[in-house]
Amino acid sequence: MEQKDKGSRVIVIGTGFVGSSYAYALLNQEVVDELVLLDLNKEKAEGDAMDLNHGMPFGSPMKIWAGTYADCKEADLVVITAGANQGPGETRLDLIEKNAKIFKGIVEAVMSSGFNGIFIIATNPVDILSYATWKFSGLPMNRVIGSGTILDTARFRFLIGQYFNVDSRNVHAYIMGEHGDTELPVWSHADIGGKPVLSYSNIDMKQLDEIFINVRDAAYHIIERKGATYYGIAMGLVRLTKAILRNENSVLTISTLLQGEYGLDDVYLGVPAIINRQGVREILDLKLSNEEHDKLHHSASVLKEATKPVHDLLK
Ligand SMILES: NC(=O)C1=CN([C@@H]2O[C@H](COP(=O)(O)OP(=O)(O)OC[C@H]3O[C@@H](n4cnc5c(N)ncnc54)[C@H](O)[C@@H]3O)[C@@H](O)[C@H]2O)C=CC1
Ligand SMILES: CC(=O)C(=O)O
Repeated sequence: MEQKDKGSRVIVIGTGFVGSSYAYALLNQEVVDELVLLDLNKEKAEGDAMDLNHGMPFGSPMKIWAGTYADCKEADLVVITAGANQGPGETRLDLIEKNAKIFKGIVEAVMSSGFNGIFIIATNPVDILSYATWKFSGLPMNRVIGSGTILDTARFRFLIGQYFNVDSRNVHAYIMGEHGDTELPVWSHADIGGKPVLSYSNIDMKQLDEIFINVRDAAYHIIERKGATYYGIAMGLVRLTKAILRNENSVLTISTLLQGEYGLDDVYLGVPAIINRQGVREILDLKLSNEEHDKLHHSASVLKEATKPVHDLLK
């Protein structure tokens, strides 16, 4: 185990498409001081560490190495991107049996190191595996954060921006619920620079529905074409990393434990929340339309049903 010098340390567990893209984006955005890569395939992690280190003269100094679970003791963040990804036509929920078992082993190994930081989970089904990590780790819920609908919300803002020909950074709109097939668009709180999207006189609801369907099905469309998605989520994970390590108090749609918000409890799902150095500072409990409320509750019930394999592992 390398001793921590100073500054922030992030551990990435699973240096496949998502983990290595996240590592590359972290290096380019100069976010952390130490980056440790871990994978079941040790050579892959070593190769990635070498390759990333060779970019250092073009960026700014940081320490990158292929490590072990012992390195988690001094870590501020452990980001889990390990496990199976979807094949063409497979849903995220189809991955639960395989990935829940993988997670039990990983989270136990991280906790055995003495880790006392924050987990970020990206592996699918992300909401259920975030819940599993919270249970397996015994950490407070604010320190176990799933990437949730951070990517779906980015896709939504991008497509709304294209439709209205406006910079997507000026589009405020959320996708909530499962990061998956039962997610929902929150049109009642979507605005462009403060002007509600639904107040535009020239909008065509059919086209707005198509925007949402393209968001919901984006992963299927990309997986059909290139086998996996990774750049978008990698940038979303960096955004979340910055919000935490720089104590930004930023509003991001992440997966977190609901404890009464939206009339739901004992489920992790995507909601807007304020993120800072403590992790989840506060969930924004928005007033949804009746239709949105019902869809969110449907999404929660599908997730709860699909959580059974995790409960079996906790027995
Ligand atoms: N939350 C989100 O928005 C997104 C989530 N994902 C999910 O991220 C996950 C990873 O996807 P990819 O990187 O494309 O997969 P990948 O197959 O390229 O990488 C997975 C890596 O995990 C490693 N691994 C497996 N078991 C391990 C263990 N026990 N310990 C350490 N490493 C282990 C593998 O060796 C492999 O390198 C998938 O579940 C995928 O569905 C992907 C894109 C977006
Ligand atoms: C794979 C996945 O979860 C996504 O791209 O949304």
